[in-house]
Amino acid sequence: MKKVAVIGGGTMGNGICHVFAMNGIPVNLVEMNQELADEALATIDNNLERMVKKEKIDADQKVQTLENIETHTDTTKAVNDVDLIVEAVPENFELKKKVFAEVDEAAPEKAILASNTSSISITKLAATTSRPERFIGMHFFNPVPIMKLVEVVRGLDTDSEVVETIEETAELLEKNPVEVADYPGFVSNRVLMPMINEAIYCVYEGVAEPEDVDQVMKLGMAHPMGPLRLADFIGLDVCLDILNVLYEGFKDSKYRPCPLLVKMVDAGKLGDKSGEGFYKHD
Ligand SMILES: CC(=O)CC(=O)SCCNC(=O)CCNC(=O)[C@H](O)C(C)(C)COP(=O)(O)OP(=O)(O)OC[C@H]1O[C@@H](n2cnc3c(N)ncnc32)[C@H](O)[C@@H]1OP(=O)(O)O
Ligand SMILES: NC(=O)C1=CN([C@@H]2O[C@H](COP(=O)(O)OP(=O)(O)OC[C@H]3O[C@@H](n4cnc5c(N)ncnc54)[C@H](OP(=O)(O)O)[C@@H]3O)[C@@H](O)[C@H]2O)C=CC1
Repeated sequence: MKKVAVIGGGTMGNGICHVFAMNGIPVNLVEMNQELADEALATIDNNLERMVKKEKIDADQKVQTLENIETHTDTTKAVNDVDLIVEAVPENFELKKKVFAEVDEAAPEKAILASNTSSISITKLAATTSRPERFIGMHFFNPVPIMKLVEVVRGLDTDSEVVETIEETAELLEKNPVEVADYPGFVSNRVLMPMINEAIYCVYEGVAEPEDVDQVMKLGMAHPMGPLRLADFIGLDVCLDILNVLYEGFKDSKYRPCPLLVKMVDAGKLGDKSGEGFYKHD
């Protein structure tokens, strides 16, 4: 992998750029405008500084990592000389389809198109491009510099050679790839989101306050974060989008999003990124 492009520099996109650049791979980071691209770069800078302070990397490695990142606002220009494109725009099929139409048109014929989607069908996204055999799910976890998993999602037409390349790339980033088949929510969110949704129902039905729901899961089940703190961390909008994909994909009422989650997203209370969710954030 000589060069990659990451589309979207939000919660996940900036972390994905961070790990590619830190492992010596030049990255083109694409955002909607220069202000958002600069914000993504500032977040990467802060997270690298945190690693310098903890003596995980030295100051030179931080400088080299930042030098490996180029910001762009034009997708066409950013993808025309890369081997891999990782899409990390919001969890919305129509938006991803639009982004991949642009990427497919401009990227080299051999380039691999990967989506960091949490739940949307890889096969369905792949089918919107001219190269479904070179399309794959490369699902990172939040916070990307820390979490060791990459869920590798094989679409119906994905070439085995592409699966192998993505698994090798994940290992190069010091992650552990796990291959899964393409069904709604894959494995990770099919298991995680019903737990988060049920925790929200506990608050909705007055069973317990958010802090107490989280304490139960932290102290009783040794989870590093309680499910409501984790929902804020992931983004309540992202959780709702994923639950809707599960609900519509399986046509099973067990995945119905809690009305409280819908109301909070409607109110713009999205968790860490908006400053308020189940908790207030600085
Ligand atoms: C929705 C999807 O599709 C898929 C998903 O991603 S689901 C979400 C998956 N993620 C999780 O479940 C996260 C669960 N939470 C945790 O593992 C931990 O709470 C946490 C790692 C986030 C923070 O851990 P903590 O012990 O509370 O805090 P803290 O001591 O400050 O941080 C632990 C380490 O993470 C690092 N860290 C914390 N937040 C970070 C961030 N945003 N970026 C980079 N590094 C971060 C810290 O520097 C620290 O590093 P060291 O271990 O090397 O010292
Ligand atoms: N949050 C999480 O914990 C995880 C999320 N994911 C998945 O990763 C993807 C991204 O999620 P997340 O990072 O949380 O989302 P965010 O909303 O934090 O970030 C998405 C970013 O993409 C930008 N964007 C939107 N359209 C375009 C475009 N056409 N070109 C370039 N950039 C664009 C957005 O800009 P603007 O704000 O202007 O729209 C925003 O900055 C989703 O598919 C999500 O399901 C996967 C694992 C974990």
